[in-house]
Amino acid sequence: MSILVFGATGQVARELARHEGVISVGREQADLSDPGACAALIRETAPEAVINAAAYTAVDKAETEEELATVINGAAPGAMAAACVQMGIPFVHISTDYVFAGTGEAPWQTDDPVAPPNAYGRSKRAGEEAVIAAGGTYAILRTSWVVSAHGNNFVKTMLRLGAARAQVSVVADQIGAPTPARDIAEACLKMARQLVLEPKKSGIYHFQGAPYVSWAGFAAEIFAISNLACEVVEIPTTDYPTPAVRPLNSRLDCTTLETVFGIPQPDWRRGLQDILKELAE
Ligand SMILES: NC(=O)C1=CN([C@@H]2O[C@H](COP(=O)(O)OP(=O)(O)OC[C@H]3O[C@@H](n4cnc5c(N)ncnc54)[C@H](OP(=O)(O)O)[C@@H]3O)[C@@H](O)[C@H]2O)C=CC1
Ligand SMILES: Cc1cn([C@H]2C[C@H](O)[C@@H](COP(=O)(O)OP(=O)(O)O[C@H]3O[C@@H](C)C(=O)[C@@H](O)[C@H]3O)O2)c(=O)[nH]c1=O
Repeated sequence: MSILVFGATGQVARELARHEGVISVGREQADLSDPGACAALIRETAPEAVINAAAYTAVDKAETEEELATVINGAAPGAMAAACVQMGIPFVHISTDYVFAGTGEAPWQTDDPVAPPNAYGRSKRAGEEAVIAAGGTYAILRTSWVVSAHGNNFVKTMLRLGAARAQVSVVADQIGAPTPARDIAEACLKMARQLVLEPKKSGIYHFQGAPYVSWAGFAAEIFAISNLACEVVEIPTTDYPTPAVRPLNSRLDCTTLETVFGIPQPDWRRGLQDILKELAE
């Protein structure tokens, strides 16, 4: 099955590219700030499904570039989804825990009200709305805290800080879970294949590693596995001011993904070990 993937250089797209049938395109082939060009590429390539793994992911920078982020994260997926409708093929789109306000402690359900706390989250919500409005066969996969051996992510930041410092202060009151990019890629492929045969499975789904953890707890696990003697000092979010507000509660209820698509939650600790091994090699 031929699957066109946007976002070639990104964490998830790089994992997708390991699979047979994936045609990976980057910024040179299609710039998401030109949504029409993305739609045209889908029509020219005529794949059997499309996965959009490209996005504006610089959370703090988005506060001052919300317009651009909204074109890339909102209008472009909308144009891609519309092109998929024309071609009669499914569209798999990745979204984020940052569409939720982050209040309370209960895991977010797929149909809970959204209230993005920052510009990135608003731009990603615009993408969800545009994909749904296109009216085709689609899956929106909300995930969180993506990690891999490639690109920019929290694991690589902590390894850098942990090697240079005796201690690092990390927020302990933002709770969610890391999700390995490799598992997200596999989930997206399974969803794309099933949607071809069963378009009724269209909808919003959640996919996140297990178990829940704070960023501080995650940092401690990274140091423990890496044998880095760096101490994690647990701090409240108020002691780590950032341009963009982050949600305190990023727990996602992933039940429907398992029920509908047969995709279980991965244990992020196993994924983390693989990533650290890959980085060491
Ligand atoms: N990273 C995370 O923690 C999380 C990510 N997500 C979502 O998961 C998906 C995949 O994220 P992830 O793999 O981490 O992303 P990355 O940040 O690793 O990569 C983003 C990709 O998008 C591409 N891109 C950005 N702007 C444009 C543009 N104007 N035109 C073409 N390509 C562009 C980048 O290309 P280039 O290299 O050229 O800049 C890069 O390939 C995204 O939808 C993201 O919102 C959801 C939850 C958490
Ligand atoms: C580097 C560092 C970060 N932090 C905090 C800041 C923040 O609250 C948290 C994570 O930091 P980051 O900047 O890596 O995370 P951030 O860029 O906010 O990560 C988010 O990216 C987008 C794309 C998503 O969709 C989200 O799911 C989420 O993964 O850790 C510390 O407390 N200490 C530190 O030394």
